[in-house]
Amino acid sequence: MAGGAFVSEGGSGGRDYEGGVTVFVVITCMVAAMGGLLFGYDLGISGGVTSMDEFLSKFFPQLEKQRVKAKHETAYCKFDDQKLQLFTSSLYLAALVASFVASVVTRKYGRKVSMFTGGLAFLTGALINAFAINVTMLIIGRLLLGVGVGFANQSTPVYLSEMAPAKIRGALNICFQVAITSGILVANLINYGTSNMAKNGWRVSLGLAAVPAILMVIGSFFLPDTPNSMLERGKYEEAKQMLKKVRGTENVDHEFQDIRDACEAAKEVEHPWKNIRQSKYRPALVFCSAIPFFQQITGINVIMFYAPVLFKTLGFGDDAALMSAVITGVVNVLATFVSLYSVDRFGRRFLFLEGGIQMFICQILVGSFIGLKFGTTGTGTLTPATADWILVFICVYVAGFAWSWGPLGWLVPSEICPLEIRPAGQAINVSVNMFFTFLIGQFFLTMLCHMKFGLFYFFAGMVAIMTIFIYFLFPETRGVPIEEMGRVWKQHWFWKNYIPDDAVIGGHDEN
Ligand SMILES: OC[C@H]1O[C@](O)(CO)[C@@H](O)[C@@H]1O
Repeated sequence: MAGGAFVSEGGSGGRDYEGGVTVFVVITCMVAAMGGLLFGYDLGISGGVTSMDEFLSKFFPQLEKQRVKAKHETAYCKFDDQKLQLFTSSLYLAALVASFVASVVTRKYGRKVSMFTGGLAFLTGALINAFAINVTMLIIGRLLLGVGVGFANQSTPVYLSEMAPAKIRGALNICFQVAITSGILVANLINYGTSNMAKNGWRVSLGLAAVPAILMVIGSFFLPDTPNSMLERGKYEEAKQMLKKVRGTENVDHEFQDIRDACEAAKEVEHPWKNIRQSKYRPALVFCSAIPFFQQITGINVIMFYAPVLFKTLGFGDDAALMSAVITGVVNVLATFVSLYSVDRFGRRFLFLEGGIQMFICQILVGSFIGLKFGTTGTGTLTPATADWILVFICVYVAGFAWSWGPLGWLVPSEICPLEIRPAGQAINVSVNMFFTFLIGQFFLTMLCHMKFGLFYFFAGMVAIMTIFIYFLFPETRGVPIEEMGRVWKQHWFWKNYIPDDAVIGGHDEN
């Protein structure tokens, strides 16, 4: 048992298993992270595409008139169009539904089958989008991409968590978010390049999603399944061999026994959806629902989806708007690396709280700058200096998100759910995330049109609430083996009321 690798508000229990980061772990996780790359590409690509004139006049000609009118009236409403927003948001609605199907597939057939299915859906969606001739094709393509996202987001974080040794689980899991942010940045760069093409730039932008999709389909053939997943399906010997291989040591008996104990417990009660309603899983249920909700209501996707449109709304030229999106994309990736370094050093709570405060301040500043320049009427122009400051604050805001809620939004839910509720917990996390991503995608431009600069104050208020929520209710989970989370809740001032004594498992040699 290693006290140092354990929770700060804890004290007793826990085990430091043998085995470290093997080449095997690194390679398998890189392939698995392809799911994140694809998700990121889809998140990042729609923003630039929806600001391209050729795309807009082909599919949304009515917007042209609106934009001309907006030149003389309010800037806030330039892009307010339900169908245009549906192009962005529909993907997340499909992802929401698909994540429920994916949770069953992930449990019954293993993590890699889910990744393969996701890759295939991505591939089809990308091709339909690239050859779209009407809005219906665009939306069908986006829906298929959404199915891909649902499957990949369901299986990839679980896969990463199960492959990682407990002591670096945080860092490895964040590879998923690194992959997402890299995907967004690649998309921003591609948009910047294709916007200068004489024709069909948007087709290239949308079609290039096929490249990582192909890599994912091929990669998932070669991925091994996780020991946890093999045990879950009764393959004991294979699971043990796999654990030895993954950990790079023969001495895996203790860890194997703990995973096995958890697996036996999981088998007794077969229904993860029923299980998660039990009182002992109340904290997991609450966090698996609240964390993705809060992650989205930070307003991050306002920037990820609509940065080019937002910058154009503020009066930036075409190139400047797309370049600004590239800049926020770079900050997003770099700051995610910061969390890779710090999540297992400073812990999750510190990052959540620091990131929250940083985002709050920036949102107030951005709202105030826009308010001062555009007022409630939405008329006025930004001086270049003000525009630069807004960009700086948006970048600092993105950095705050990228080393806190971004990666932790996937990490924490995946590490607080023991095996018997994991598929349900993960599905709730993904679907709540997707639902609110959908809402932001569908309503941001309309909200901006009505709430004007006050919208940024609204997001600031939400960030304040979530930061207080974490302060009071979230215990540190750094270094806690997934199977032993019961112990952490049992020691928490609030959650202990929900946890019966027999729900604390792990450290079986002490029994
Ligand atoms: O990096 C920003 C991206 O990260 C996510 O929150 C996923 O964790 C996305 O919704 C967002 O677009």
